[in-house]
Amino acid sequence: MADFSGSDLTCLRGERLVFGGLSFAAKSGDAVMLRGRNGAGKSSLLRVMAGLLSPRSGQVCWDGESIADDRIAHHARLHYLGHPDAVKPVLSVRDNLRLWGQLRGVQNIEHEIDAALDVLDIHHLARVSGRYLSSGQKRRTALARILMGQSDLWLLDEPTVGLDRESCGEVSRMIADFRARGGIVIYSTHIDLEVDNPTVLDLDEFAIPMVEWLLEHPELDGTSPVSTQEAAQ
Ligand SMILES: Nc1ncnc2c1ncn2[C@@H]1O[C@H](COP(=O)(O)OP(=O)(O)OP(=O)(O)O)[C@@H](O)[C@H]1O
Repeated sequence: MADFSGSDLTCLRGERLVFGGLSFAAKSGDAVMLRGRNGAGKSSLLRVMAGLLSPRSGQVCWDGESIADDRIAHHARLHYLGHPDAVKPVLSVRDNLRLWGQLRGVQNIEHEIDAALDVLDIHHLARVSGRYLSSGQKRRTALARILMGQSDLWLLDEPTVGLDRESCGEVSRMIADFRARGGIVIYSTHIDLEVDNPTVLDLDEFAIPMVEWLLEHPELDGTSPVSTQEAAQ
């Protein structure tokens, strides 16, 4: 049984404190839904969870070990789906999936591609170049990527953006299947995505006014990149 957790996380983006004192815990088969207003820090938290962004304080652990101790192992166990679909315009859908699969060292790659194309119902697009795809078709191609190869953790940033209702249903089924196999799914969404019994993490609860945060962390005052003017607001 895998265990993914974060404790007392503080995140700064540029010169802004986004959230502080945030903790979470999930184990195999769990789903965590991130919600919060625009700019609350959902994407930032997913990047921290993926090890793509370092928290200002606190740590993220997999099975009790900090992910910062072995980022390569962490990246190998997860799929991160960000806002941009990262579909290469000059490659066909199949070639895009092949490239992703090769980068991850996926075995039986053609079989895995066919299975992913089936689940996302985009077999008919296999030979179409990325540049000719609609935004929903690009999103489905990006989603097909997370089905390829083994993974234990999906970090999905608004996975249903641009998708029609039917495709949203596919995403719900993908999540349910992955959880049934013991995967952990953490996702942000602004729509009602059908996911069975997720834990809700509301980022709005962790926004701390900058002045309060600096008062609680005097050791960081003066070393913080925050401008005096912004801290005073
Ligand atoms: N690359 C960056 N550099 C500096 N600040 C950033 C960067 N990316 C995001 N931010 C800031 O971090 C804060 C949180 O942004 P984030 O994208 O994590 O929020 P979000 O909850 O995902 O928003 P949304 O619901 O609009 O997608 C915002 O104030 C944003 O302006």
